Amino acid sequence: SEENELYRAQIHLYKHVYNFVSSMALKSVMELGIADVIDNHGKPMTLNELATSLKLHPSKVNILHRFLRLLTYNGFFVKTTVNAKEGGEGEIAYSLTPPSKLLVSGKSTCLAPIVKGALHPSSLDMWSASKQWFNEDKEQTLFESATGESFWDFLNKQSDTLSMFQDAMASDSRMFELALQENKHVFEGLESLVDVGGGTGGVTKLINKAFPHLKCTVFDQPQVVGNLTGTENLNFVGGDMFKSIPPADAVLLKWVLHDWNDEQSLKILKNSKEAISGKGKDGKVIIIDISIDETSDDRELTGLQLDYDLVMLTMFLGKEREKKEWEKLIYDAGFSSYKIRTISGFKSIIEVFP
Ligand SMILES: Oc1ccc2c(c1)OC[C@]1(O)c3cc4c(cc3O[C@H]21)OCO4
Repeated sequence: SEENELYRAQIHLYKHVYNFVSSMALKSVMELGIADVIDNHGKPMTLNELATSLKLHPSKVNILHRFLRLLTYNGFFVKTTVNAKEGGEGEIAYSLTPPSKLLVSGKSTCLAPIVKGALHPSSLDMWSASKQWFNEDKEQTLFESATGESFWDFLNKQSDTLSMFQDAMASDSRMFELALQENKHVFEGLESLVDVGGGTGGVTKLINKAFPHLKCTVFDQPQVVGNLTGTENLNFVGGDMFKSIPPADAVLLKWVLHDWNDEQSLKILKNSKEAISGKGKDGKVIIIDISIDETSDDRELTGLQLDYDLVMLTMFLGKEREKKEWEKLIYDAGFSSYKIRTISGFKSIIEVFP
């Protein structure tokens, strides 16, 4: 009926207005370290056990309950009943689920740093300038329109924001370990690899561990790699990927090209092609990034990919690309062929051949 359609439309609209509440409630739970507390407890925890462990004031116990109710509804906790006496109803207790296990610190899969970074005020406050951004006659990011400086300049301005960003990147790269196990063949036969935009070397260290004979170079801005020391087969080199990239059999671009528009990405790919030219036909560029599959029926996956597209647009004038956009970029950069396959999570691995 028309009334029912109106009723459902209202729910859809309001749900999207308040999606930020779910994001911020997740951030609060991450900041409180609730996943660690439950993980350390080793079994389901009641509300009072949690509140005691978190040293919350009595007035906060019910507040915690309401947060846990929403996060349970969103799939971050499961409720079970404990201490049920004969005939008594027992107490509600909370356990972790796979998504909240990704918040347990100290584990290789901990993604808490990305929750912290991505929900830092610097990524949120800029949105209040979106109308001005749409109406200005300058091509710049929403971040620049709001703050007057690029996100990179903002990150590089203070060591704590730069390390927050690097920690976030490093936390994702540990999920890469799973992807690496599934895609060893991509790295077999290589003698040298340069990880462009490799930051503090999270990914490169994993590759080096899996392929000890592979000479790995972490290439990033001087202020990122400046004071990092490598090992026998892992060294850090500072430079500008828009000027030149150190030569190697393979260039790795993980979560880099989505930060840049087509013109900048083309430049990085051309410099990458130059860097592998010494290896002739056996050289390759390995791109690890989102490839949007609009035909996918996995709505949560595609929704995340489209969210990321707007994050890249508003903060870097970057973009997430569909397969056909990757193909155009690869051929425009002068490469002859490529192989693309999805890897664990929401990214794809694209091998590009000269
Ligand atoms: O190439 C990437 C990959 C992921 C991310 C990037 C850029 O920036 C946006 C982001 O949401 C983000 C913003 C951040 C941050 C981490 C962080 O992770 C997210 O730390 C401070 O601000």
